[in-house]
Amino acid sequence: MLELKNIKKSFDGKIILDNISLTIGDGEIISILGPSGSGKTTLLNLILGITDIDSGRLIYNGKDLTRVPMEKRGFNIVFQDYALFPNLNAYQNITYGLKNKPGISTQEEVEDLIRLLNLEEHLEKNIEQLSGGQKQRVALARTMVMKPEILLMDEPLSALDGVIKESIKERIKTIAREFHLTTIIVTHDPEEALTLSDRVLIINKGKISQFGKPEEIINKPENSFIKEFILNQLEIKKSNIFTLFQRNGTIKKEVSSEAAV
Ligand SMILES: Nc1ncnc2c1ncn2[C@@H]1O[C@H](COP(=O)(O)OP(=O)(O)OP(=O)(O)O)[C@@H](O)[C@H]1O
Repeated sequence: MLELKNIKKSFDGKIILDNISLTIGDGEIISILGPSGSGKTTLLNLILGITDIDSGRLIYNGKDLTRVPMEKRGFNIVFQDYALFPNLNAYQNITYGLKNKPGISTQEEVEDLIRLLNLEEHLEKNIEQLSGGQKQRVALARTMVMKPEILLMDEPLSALDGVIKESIKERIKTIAREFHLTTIIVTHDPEEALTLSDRVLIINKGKISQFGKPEEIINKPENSFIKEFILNQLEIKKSNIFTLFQRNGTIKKEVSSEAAV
C-alpha cells in the first residue's frame, strides 16, 4: 500500500502541489489526470524520488520513504519518450539493467516477458527500426525485468494512435494484473484514464479534485471542474466522431443528433 500524506511542493515560491493525501492499494492501476501544468508529472516524480518532497510523507507498506533516495525505493518509470539506448538492439535494451543487478529476473522470466509483450520477432532490431508501439513495449519490458515494486508511466500512450494505443493499453492492464503490480500512469486524456484504470486521480491547480473509480467520476462528478473540464472533453470527442460520421453519411441523422447533444 502506498500512502501520500499532506504532500506539498513548491517551485520558485509557487505552490505546485498542495496537501495531497491519498492511499493506493497493491495491484491497483491509477491514472493521474489533469490539464497541462496541473502538477501531474511533479506528483509522479515525487513518488519516484527524482524530485524532493517539501513537506508531508510518502509511506510504502508502512515504511517512510519521504527522504529515501530514488534508487533505494524500488520504483521504476517508463518515460514518455521511452529513453531507449539507440546504440543497443531491442534485446540489449531489455536486459540492460540486469548487468548491474544480475539474477533479479531469470532467463526464463525475461523470455516470458518478451512473449507476453509480443517482442520475439523484434529482439535483434535497432531502436530506429522499431515502430512507436514496439518501442513502448521494449521500454515496458526493460522496466519490468527489474521487477519494480511500483510501475510509473508518464503519458505512455500519447505518442501512439488508434489500434496500437488500444493494444498497448491492454498490455499494460495484462502486465499489472499478471504481476499484481501497482501501476501509476500520468495522462491528460480523460478517455485513456477512464478506460485504463481502477481509479482516477484528477488534479486541478495542484489540488485533488476527485479520486474515484471511473464509474463514480462519470456518474457522480464531485464538482464543476470535473463536470466542465473532464466530461466536456468526452462530450466534445463523442460529438466530433458523430459529426464526422454524419458528414461521411455513415450514420443515421436521428442517431447522431441525439448522441451529440
Ligand atoms: N523543476 C521545475 N522548476 C520550476 N518549475 C517547475 C519544475 N517542474 C515543474 N514546474 C512547474 O510546475 C507546474 C506543474 O508542472 P508539471 O510538469 O507537474 O505539470 P503537468 O500537469 O505534468 O503538465 P503537462 O501535462 O503539461 O506535462 C508547471 O507550472 C511547471 O512549470
